Amino acid sequence: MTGFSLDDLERIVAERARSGEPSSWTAKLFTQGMERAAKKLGEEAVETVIAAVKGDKKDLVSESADLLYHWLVVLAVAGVPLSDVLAELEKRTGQSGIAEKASRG
Ligand SMILES: N=c1c2ncn([C@@H]3O[C@H](COP(=O)(O)OP(=O)(O)OP(=O)(O)O)[C@@H](O)[C@H]3O)c2ncn1[C@@H]1O[C@H](COP(=O)(O)O)[C@@H](O)[C@H]1O
Repeated sequence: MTGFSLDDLERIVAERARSGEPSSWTAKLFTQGMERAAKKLGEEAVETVIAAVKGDKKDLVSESADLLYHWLVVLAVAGVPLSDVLAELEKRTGQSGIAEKASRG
């Protein structure tokens, strides 16, 4: 188990985007805009699918990390906070009754 969370990565992405440092991949993606950031997200999604279908767990972990990072970059470029997505997911657990079932044990 790790204490690192998507909230932490969201914060790092925002800081690096603001830095504008030439060495920062995040800052570079922000400069290039949504089309480029979304294209990278699509590429990482495909690479994740390939790793899953191959049954390669090591690649699946690595590609999933790339995917989540680029997904957070796309959210940040769009100005959508991670908390909005989590709130939507939480709402759905309520809708399907999963949250209630879980609380009943
Ligand atoms: N998690 C990541 C992360 N995952 C992947 N990548 C970068 O995503 C890039 C694209 O991966 P590819 O394999 O497609 O690389 P590529 O073939 O060079 O890319 P292109 O040819 O498509 O341009 C690589 O340069 C990776 O380093 C990431 N870059 C940054 N982070 C996080 O963001 C933080 C800040 O990074 P910088 O913005 O670079 O300082 C880091 O400390 C990490 O926590």
